[in-house]
Amino acid sequence: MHKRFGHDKTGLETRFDAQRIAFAPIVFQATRLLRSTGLLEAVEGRGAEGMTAAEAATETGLSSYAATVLLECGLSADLVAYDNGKFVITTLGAFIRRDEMTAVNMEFIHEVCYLGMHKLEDALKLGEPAGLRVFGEWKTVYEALAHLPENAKSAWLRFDHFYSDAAFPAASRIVLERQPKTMLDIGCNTGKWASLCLARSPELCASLVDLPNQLEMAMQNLREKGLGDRAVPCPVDVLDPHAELPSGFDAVWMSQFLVCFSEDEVRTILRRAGRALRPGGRLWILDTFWDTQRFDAAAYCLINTSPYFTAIANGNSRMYRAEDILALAREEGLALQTTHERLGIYHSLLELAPG
Ligand SMILES: C[S@@+](CC[C@H](N)C(=O)[O-])C[C@H]1O[C@@H](n2cnc3c(N)ncnc32)[C@H](O)[C@@H]1O
Repeated sequence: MHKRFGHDKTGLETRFDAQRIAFAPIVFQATRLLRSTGLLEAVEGRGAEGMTAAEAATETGLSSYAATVLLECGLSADLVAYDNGKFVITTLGAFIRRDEMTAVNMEFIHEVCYLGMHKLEDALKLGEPAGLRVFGEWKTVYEALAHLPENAKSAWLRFDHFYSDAAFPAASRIVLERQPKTMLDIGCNTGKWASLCLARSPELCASLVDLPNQLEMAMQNLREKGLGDRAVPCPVDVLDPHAELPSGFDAVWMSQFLVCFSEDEVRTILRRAGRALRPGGRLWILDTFWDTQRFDAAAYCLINTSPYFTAIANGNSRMYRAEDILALAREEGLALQTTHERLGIYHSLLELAPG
């Protein structure tokens, strides 16, 4: 049997793997604290000589008890080694301390997902984001975004931007090569994509679709960059299937957008997005598809982002495979022209046209 994740193991190794999963939330919290309290940094500072828990406590201002509990958890997770009463950093410990993607993912999981994930079972049964209630009474995380506690809001934006920002420069070169004069950015969020394209293409005008709170944020950012006069805000809730989008565009753009919707909703969005194109125009979909990933770590992160959509974001969407979206697009009369693979960290750019 081909296994994408993991390989055949002995019974003992399998038993240990199962316990890693059983204790994963505890190891996650301890790891986060080993980094944020400065314990990993302190231990790393001593190099191969290492440091006792008492010394690490003094250096970080923690109690000796707290330092011992956390460092021993770190030992079990291979973040530190223990020799002769001293803790020494490992390769994994040093990586956790420095890697930006790991930090962005951990912050997102802690601030946005952790508490609400307790309600995953309810969310799966109800098809509603039951875990979002830890933040208040909202139908989706997008309505809640502007009102989330500051830590959760900034972790959400950092997570979203970390991935899309990395893909935007290469994607904008491909999209702007066709010299569009008009572009519709559906799900513009803080306006980062529109701002990049408007700055690179002085002839371009962009219409921005999002929920009212996000549009306000996007327009303010564009005005601050002197690009506001070529941007038109279009507040549309795409969940209302009767809400039409403006039309006549050379380019319709959706980045990390369709993942926010169920398959039925994606169908109605694609139908309306296709209608928004002028003849000869192109529909561009930039997204992270787990089946197109070269590295297992990327596919692992994407697949495990789906339960966030279930429990926190909306209750009914997931990280799709590219073929899932292409099949829905075909049903809506949109044909794939080209796929541009491996932009930024995880992204594919699908170029579609009616036909
Ligand atoms: C995951 S973010 C992607 C943002 C941006 N395109 C990017 O690539 O970083 C999804 C965006 O879709 C917007 N959105 C979600 N539900 C929406 C709805 N029902 N109508 C309009 N926009 C919506 C959200 O407010 C958010 O800005």
